Amino acid sequence: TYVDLRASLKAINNHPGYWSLISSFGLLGFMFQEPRRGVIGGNLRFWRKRHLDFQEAGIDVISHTSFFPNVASRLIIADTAVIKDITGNRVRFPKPSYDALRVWGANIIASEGEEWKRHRKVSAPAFSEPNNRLVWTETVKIMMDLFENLWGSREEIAVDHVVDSITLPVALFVISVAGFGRQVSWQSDLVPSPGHKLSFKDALHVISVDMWIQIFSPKFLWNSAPLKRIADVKLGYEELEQYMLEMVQERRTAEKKEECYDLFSNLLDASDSESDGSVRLTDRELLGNIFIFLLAGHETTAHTLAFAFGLLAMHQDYQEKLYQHIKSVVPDGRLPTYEEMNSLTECMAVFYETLRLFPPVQSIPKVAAEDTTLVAADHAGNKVVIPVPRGTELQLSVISVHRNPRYWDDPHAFKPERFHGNWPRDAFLPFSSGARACLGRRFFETEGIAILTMLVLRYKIELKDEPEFAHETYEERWQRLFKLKPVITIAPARLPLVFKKR
Ligand code: HEM
Repeated sequence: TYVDLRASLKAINNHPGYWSLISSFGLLGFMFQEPRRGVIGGNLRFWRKRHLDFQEAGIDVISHTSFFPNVASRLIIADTAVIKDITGNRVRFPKPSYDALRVWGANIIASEGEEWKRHRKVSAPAFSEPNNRLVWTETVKIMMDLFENLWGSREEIAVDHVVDSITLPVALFVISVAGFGRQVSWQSDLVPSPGHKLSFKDALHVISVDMWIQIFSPKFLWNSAPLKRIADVKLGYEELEQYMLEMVQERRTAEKKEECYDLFSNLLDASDSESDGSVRLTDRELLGNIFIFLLAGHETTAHTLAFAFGLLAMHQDYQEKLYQHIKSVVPDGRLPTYEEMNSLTECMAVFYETLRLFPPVQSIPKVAAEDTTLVAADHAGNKVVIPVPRGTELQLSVISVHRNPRYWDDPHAFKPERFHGNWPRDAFLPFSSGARACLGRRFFETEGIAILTMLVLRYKIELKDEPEFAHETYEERWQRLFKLKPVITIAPARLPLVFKKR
């Protein structure tokens, strides 16, 4: 082991960094999140240490050597020039295998090379302008349903954890209608359709909450499902698959084709329309992709919304500024329109600052497909050439770039105004960059802006009154509210808020 260790470090020219028994990444990083010096690398290491590891090394590329699950040295990168080199070169730096995400078949996220190109070619047009418009109108409807039918005339609505009570259901309803083409809400879809054990909404819900069990369970555990929680989520998958197959069948055999712009219909049209057979998707691949949109889209969205609400509750001055801005764009209490989205610049600034501080995908893995080098500048400005042997794992540390003081002034503070005017675009990576960047970015932005506009116009977001925390300092409050819990993406552990009618 020692010899392997020396060899792996030597292969990257003994590049400075840290080591631990258990890796910071992959399944073990997920299971052992809190870093312990020399023992556990910890998934949360870069949240805890912010940019410190890189400052100590004097360069924005560091190594991480671990013994489990195998002896390996990987490179962790918080340098935008190096990241641009990597994300701009898909062939030299592909993604590692994401086989665990092939739940229902091959899909855009869990593929590489020619296979990925085919999936991207069919999937990208599904995120069309009419789909964005649909996201907007449906989100506005879902928010009105929340205000009128759930919150009603109540002056105050207090929630213990905004993710469970509001942002996860809303994100799920939006992806359900604009992604799958099925309208669900708090009061609808309460009973299973004929031949089903769960309603579509319940199947979607159980998967959205416990999807990580399927992803991280070994096959034997998943197949035998000895625990109720595993059996429940397994049933959710079976039911959703059944619903989706029925939907494919229904749309294929419908006598009159309706104009639908949800992702599922768009994907179905695109996969049917090619006659030369080159880019068509099989039904399994169609399901695989639509499922992956759910995985990629709902948790990231729900958690970003929750962090944004929490940050606005902590910063009332900014919330007031946002309210005045929204009122100036949508003055007379009417519903905001899709055409107004681009004028709602403060909303976008709030989301960008939220995503900078709390990027749901904290690190993006790549792998070196050949023996190569990376060239970085150290903090003294000297050029450093790092040898990168074929097979080396690379982690683009989004959180470390976002908190790197070389790119952002006062990087740990909430300052949405930094996104007006000139800002360092290469140092903003919540959606990754290059050819493998997020396909759903506009989907999220449309949904997020519609939700924030609707909510802030009608309600003031405040922290829930909890007497035991009355004497907290600003820093203590920040630490409590934004205590993190990695699910598949980063989430707030508990965010108690109150919505007060304006
Ligand atoms: C705040 C919201 C979101 C964030 C922060 C986010 C972030 C990301 C990131 C970092 C990647 C690259 C992952 C990697 O390389 O391993 C990605 C890829 C992707 N995202 Fe998103 N995402 C968001 C919302 C969405 C939504 C709403 C959808 C769909 C409805 C979506 C669909 C996708 C797809 C299909 C890919 C794969 C693209 C490819 O590999 O070609 N995302 N996203």
